Amino acid sequence: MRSKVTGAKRWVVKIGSALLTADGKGLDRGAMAVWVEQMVALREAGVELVLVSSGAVAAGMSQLGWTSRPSAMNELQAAASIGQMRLVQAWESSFGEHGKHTAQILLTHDDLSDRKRYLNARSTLRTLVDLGVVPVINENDTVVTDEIRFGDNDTLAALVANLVEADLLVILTDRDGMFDADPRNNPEAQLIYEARADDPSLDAVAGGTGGALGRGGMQTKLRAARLAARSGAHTIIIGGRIERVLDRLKTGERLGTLLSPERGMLAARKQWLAGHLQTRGTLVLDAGAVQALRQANKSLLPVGVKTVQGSFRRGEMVVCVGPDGLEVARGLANYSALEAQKIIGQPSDAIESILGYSAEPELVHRDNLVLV
Ligand SMILES: Nc1ncnc2c1ncn2[C@@H]1O[C@H](COP(=O)(O)OP(=O)(O)O)[C@@H](O)[C@H]1O
Ligand SMILES: N[C@@H](CCC(=O)OP(=O)(O)O)C(=O)O
Repeated sequence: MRSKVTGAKRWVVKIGSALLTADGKGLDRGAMAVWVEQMVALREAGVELVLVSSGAVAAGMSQLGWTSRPSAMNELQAAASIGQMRLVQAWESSFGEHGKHTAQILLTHDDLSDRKRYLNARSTLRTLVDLGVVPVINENDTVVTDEIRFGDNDTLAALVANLVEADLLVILTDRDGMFDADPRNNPEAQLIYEARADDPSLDAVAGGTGGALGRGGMQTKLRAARLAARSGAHTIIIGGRIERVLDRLKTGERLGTLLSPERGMLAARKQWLAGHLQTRGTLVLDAGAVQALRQANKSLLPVGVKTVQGSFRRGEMVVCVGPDGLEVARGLANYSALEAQKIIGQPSDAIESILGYSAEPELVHRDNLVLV
């Protein structure tokens, strides 16, 4: 029984091109319907779900009658923009059969490396999930340039898992999981059921590249598992054609390859927040806010802040100190220093009339806050 999988509340499911397009013969709507049925069941079981779907280039190629993946960037981008339409239409109509809706999100590298855009993407995704809609994410293939491409959606899916703080990343592919050698040339290869994502012996195993349609192969899936592990997520690499694959994962069946993070989610997030960002300012809290953060694990609201020091932008790291000047926590600010100056001491429902808009009711959301 895999308790980390059965207990996971937030899943990112990634479906690769080879699977989605039945090895190049256009979108496999029958297979999509079967996954959708299972994803709907997961949602009904209380799982929050984000879908990362490849297949735009492959769907566009089949529409254009192209049989081999073009290498010219402009042709790839043209194929992607044709295929993306069909891809999201197919997902929307399939979820629609169950009375569920989808939302298209196309991301580029810039969206995830710029902290302000990162927070915006995250807040939109959260809202969509709360609304019961399934976000369908792909790379924004038509605008990216070579230097800034994710290129493979395994990496994109891992960054999305970081973004939404998923507990589980499920990478559906055309093999049953990760084997101890590339099964295309090694019929004797054995499936690896469990490993630690950071196990260096996996590098040699995942050496081969992707198939004719996909780009990544196992190497990018392993890298994705390591990236996802940074925010404490587990990764499953598993065959998308295995019967009732998602249902069976949810019931704890030992299928596919489970790659575990070295640390739990909270420890991983703490390390990420503590280690990677420079602090840009200080918020001086009143005693009530200190207590709310320390004892009740609450978000920091503007009303509990006495003064703002420094110059920070939305998304940058600030230190929170108590009335005694001692550090209580640090976290990512939802408002810039200038905006924060105007809203401190005020109730959150006044933010909109003071600033003319309201991004979030919290000055620092508890998910982006680490107690010191
Ligand atoms: N150790 C390995 N175990 C399993 N598959 C491997 C391994 N090394 C390379 N591969 C290849 O990786 C392919 C899956 O990657 P890819 O074609 O990028 O699929 P997707 O479109 O699902 O991302 C498999 O078909 C397989 O041939
Ligand atoms: N964004 C591209 C996906 C890139 C890709 O090939 O990914 P994958 O099949 O997951 O290795 C598309 O939609 O065609």
